[in-house]
Amino acid sequence: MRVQSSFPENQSAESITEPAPLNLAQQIAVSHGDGPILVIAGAGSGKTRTLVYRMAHLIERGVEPESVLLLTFTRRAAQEMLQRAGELTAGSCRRVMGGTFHATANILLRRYGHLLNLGPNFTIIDRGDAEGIINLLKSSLGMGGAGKRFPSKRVVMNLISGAVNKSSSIEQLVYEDHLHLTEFLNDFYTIADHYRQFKRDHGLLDYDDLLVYWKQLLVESENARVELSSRFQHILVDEYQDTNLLQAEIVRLLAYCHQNVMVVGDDAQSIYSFRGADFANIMRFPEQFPGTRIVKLEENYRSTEPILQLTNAIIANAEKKFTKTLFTEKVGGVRPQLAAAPNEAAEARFIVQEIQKHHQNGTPLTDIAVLFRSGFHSFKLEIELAAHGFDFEKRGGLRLTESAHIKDVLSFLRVIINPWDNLSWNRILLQLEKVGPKTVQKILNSVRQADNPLTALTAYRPAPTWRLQFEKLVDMLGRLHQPDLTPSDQYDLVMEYYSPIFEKIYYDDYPKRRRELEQIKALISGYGDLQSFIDDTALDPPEVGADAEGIRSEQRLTLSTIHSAKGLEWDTVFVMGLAEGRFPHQHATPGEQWEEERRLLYVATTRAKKELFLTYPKEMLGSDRQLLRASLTPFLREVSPGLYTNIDQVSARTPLQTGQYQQTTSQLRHPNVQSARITYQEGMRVTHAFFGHGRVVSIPGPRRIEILFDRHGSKILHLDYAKLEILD
Ligand SMILES: Nc1ncnc2c1ncn2[C@@H]1O[C@H](COP(=O)(O)OP(=O)(O)OP(=O)(O)O)[C@@H](O)[C@H]1O
Repeated sequence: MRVQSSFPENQSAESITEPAPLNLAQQIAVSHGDGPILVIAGAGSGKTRTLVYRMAHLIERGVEPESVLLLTFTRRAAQEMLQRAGELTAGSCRRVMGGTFHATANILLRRYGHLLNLGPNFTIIDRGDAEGIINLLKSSLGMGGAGKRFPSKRVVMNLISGAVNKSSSIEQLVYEDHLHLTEFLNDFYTIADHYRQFKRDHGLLDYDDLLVYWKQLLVESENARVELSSRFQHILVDEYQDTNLLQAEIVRLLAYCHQNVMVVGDDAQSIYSFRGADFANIMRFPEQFPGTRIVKLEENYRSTEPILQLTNAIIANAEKKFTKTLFTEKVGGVRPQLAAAPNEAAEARFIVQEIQKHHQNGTPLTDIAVLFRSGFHSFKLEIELAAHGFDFEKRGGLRLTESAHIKDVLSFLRVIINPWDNLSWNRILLQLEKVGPKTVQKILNSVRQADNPLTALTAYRPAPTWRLQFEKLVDMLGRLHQPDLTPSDQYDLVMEYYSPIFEKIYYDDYPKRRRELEQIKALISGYGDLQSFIDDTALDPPEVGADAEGIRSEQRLTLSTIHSAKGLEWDTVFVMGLAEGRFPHQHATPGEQWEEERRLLYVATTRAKKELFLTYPKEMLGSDRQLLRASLTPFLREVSPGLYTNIDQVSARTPLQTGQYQQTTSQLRHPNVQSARITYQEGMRVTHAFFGHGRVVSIPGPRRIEILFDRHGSKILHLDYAKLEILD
């Protein structure tokens, strides 16, 4: 191993490092004294471990836990690191402030925002809300609308947000990527101005604002800069390769008084440049912080040698050469296996079959993951897994807060905290029968100037046709303000009012949607104050179907987008959909986008500890719903075929070994007792947790049932494993 620095003077980390193995480079990083340090860490080389031990070391050295700030890419990563560090320090590391850049900005801006004329009750809006505002503005400004050609809200928002995150201008982005939209440049700037004003008027901050205002606070207020820099004596940043210029600036300003910064990153794992991340931040760090100590971690502890050989070969073909080559001492192990399936269904069946084999051989499901480029690539696999009773947790799938009914419920809770949040008022008032956008506007105009819009609403005189419902709303909002209500009590009050409306609006599928509301109920029960709940759901929206605590269940395997698998590892990893056109993404242009896709594959394959399966369909459905012939992704065609083994017995009809399977699934989970007792008859309407509504077509054998699902066609399910509910 090459280490570019001398062993540090301060050796006190050894008391912490003794029982747990840290290699020399890790020890150097962990026990570094004061001043800036850059840890360039390869995949699986113990970057997380180094940060955890660094925190513990600082505490042991006498640094107050409250004066350490850990900035990570996800909330979960911060929680896990703090917990692990807490175990090393009798809990004191739990007092370290740790979270994402955005979550930290939120906390600090609520405290210091007044220095920027920002009230403490602002509401954080998500991307969906932001696009909603753009739409409102487009129509109120007379841009777009029926018969007019105007770029979509998504494109407009991409430009506004891109300019912030790439520290660029809308004009520059249009010239670089959307030359055909130059005629709309002035309109884009007009919308951007109105968008800014709308947010100001209604106390709303989007994700980008959190970073923009945080930086502004540090730049404009000398007092805030000194106070924050003195408070956080040590700043640790994870995944530095995925920070953008704004974030790098924030780190520099936060370290204003002391320069005690440790950043950890892997340039080869940078996968967020589409959002403005710039892995050159790693290279620039020593310039920004003169005197930086650089430590490289090049020993991979995660993967066996054959896996590492393949992953090294994938990244070796990158246009930009990276700063390290990984090695492992884990010699032996199986070569990665490549399976070409005739089509997507066969690919899904192959994966399920392999999972079944592994599980039978004793691999816990929690040690297995299937990774893919985009959330929808796993749909066929999900159906196959559900049909065979495998429980899975999907990461990177649909966010709970993307659903309209969840947004509805959150709106009531949001206006309690920020009564100027017009976006939420819009949603709430539009639910009143006989009330349209014009009336909503009238109501909002009349309450806007009031000191307290809620009180003003009480005084509003509704038309007789909607008075009753309006009074119910006002009454409920009044009760929400009673003292001593917990967030969970407030949720119950909202649901008492909203339930009948909900069943009417979502008549078609409200039972399914209700399950998601139950998820919200479970989440909110864990909160002591409403503001934190609202902030957390905006900053880190829970995924549909995730456990309330976000903790992995004992019996579930993981399905994940590659972006959401960052930082994680499993014994057995499947990377699916490795067909050209799907991976790299069909719109990836040669150059930087293409290279980012390569790094994405590198991140995916480096998640595997012992076994790596690479699969792709030779035929797949294109975006125009036509069947396409597909070949292996160029990223794997480029590497030597000697680095993987071809599996060629994947047939179009690989049957699952049902007999053996029944044995294993009974170990997986208890048979669905309810289904076992019920007698099903042809013609019955039923609903299934995954396939939705359907009608029983036949009973083809003992414990078997054939159902024609409204959306998914005909399926034969096993009654012991299918969670069915009778509808009529
Ligand atoms: N010095 C060490 N000795 C033994 N095992 C180690 C050592 N350092 C790290 N590991 C193990 O190697 C694996 C990878 O470590 P870790 O997750 O910290 O790496 P990472 O650099 O954060 O990886 P990535 O960037 O790929 O997510 C973990 O299972 C960890 O426990």
